[in-house]
Amino acid sequence: MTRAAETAPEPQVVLSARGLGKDFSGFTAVNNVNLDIHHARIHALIGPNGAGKTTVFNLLTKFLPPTRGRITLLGTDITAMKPDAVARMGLVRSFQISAVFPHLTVLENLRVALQRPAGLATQFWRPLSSLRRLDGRADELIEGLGLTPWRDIRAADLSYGRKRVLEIATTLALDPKVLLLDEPMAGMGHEDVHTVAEIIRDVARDRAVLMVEHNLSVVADICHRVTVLQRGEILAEGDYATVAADPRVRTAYMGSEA
Ligand SMILES: Nc1ncnc2c1ncn2[C@@H]1O[C@H](COP(=O)(O)OP(=O)(O)OP(=O)(O)O)[C@@H](O)[C@H]1O
Repeated sequence: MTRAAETAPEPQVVLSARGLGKDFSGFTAVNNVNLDIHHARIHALIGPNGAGKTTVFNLLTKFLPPTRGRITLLGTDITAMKPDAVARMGLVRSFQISAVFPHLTVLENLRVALQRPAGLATQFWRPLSSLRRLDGRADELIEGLGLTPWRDIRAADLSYGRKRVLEIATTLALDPKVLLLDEPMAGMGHEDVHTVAEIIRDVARDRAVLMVEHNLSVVADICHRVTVLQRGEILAEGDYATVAADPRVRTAYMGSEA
C-alpha cells in the first residue's frame, strides 16, 4: 500500500461522472465511464496511448460535449454547462491559465492571475489597498509553493520545473475546488519531478486533484486512487498496488512503460 493510500475514510465526492461517453463520427473514444473524485484526494487517470484520457479530461471540463452520460460538480449537474462557467464553479484545468508571462516576474505573474477571480482586471484604476491585498495573497502562494527565492525573477529565467510550479501557483490563484492536471511531470528531470510531486501532494490537502500522468512511480507515490482506461473504457480502479497487480492492467501495458 502506498503512503498516500493509508489515510481513510473517503471524504466528500466533489466531481462525478456517470455513463460518460464520446463518439467521434461513429468512433467511440470514451464509453460508460463512471468516476468519483473526492475532496483532498489525488486521483490518477492512466492508460496506454489512445486510451481516452485526454478525451475524458475534455469532457469533464466541458471542452467537449459528451455523447452520453452526466457530470456532476459539487452537487450540480454541469453536463450542459460551458467551460468558463464550470471554471467559475471551481473546476480548473492547469492549461486554462497555465500560460505564464515570460517577461514578468514570479510575483507579477501571480498578481495577474489573482486579478482574474477578483474581477479587478476590468477596472481602470485600483485602490492601493486592493493591490496590497493581492500582494499579500501572492506572497502566501509564493511561500506556500517554495518560490520565495525566485519571487523577483522573470519567469523566462526559471528552470523548467520552477516554471511548472509557477503555473500551478497561477492555477491556485483561482482557488479551485477540483484541479485537473494534464501530465504535470511531462519533460521534467528527476529533481523537478520530486519537487512538483510534493507540491501536488500539498495542494491536494484542501482540494481534489485529478491528473493524467505517465510517470507511474509518481502515481504510485502520491495518488490515493487510480483509474485505468483502455480503449475508452475503465479497465480497473483502486489504489496503485491493487491496479498494478491486476493481470488485465499488466496485459494492457505490455510493451508500454509499466
Ligand atoms: N477530435 C477527435 N476526432 C476523432 N478522433 C479522436 C478525436 N480526439 C481523440 N480521438 C481518438 O480518440 C481516442 C482517444 O484519444 P485520447 O487523446 O483521448 O487518448 P489518450 O489516452 O489521451 O492518449 P495519449 O496518452 O496518447 O495522449 C484515440 O483513438 C484518438 O485518435
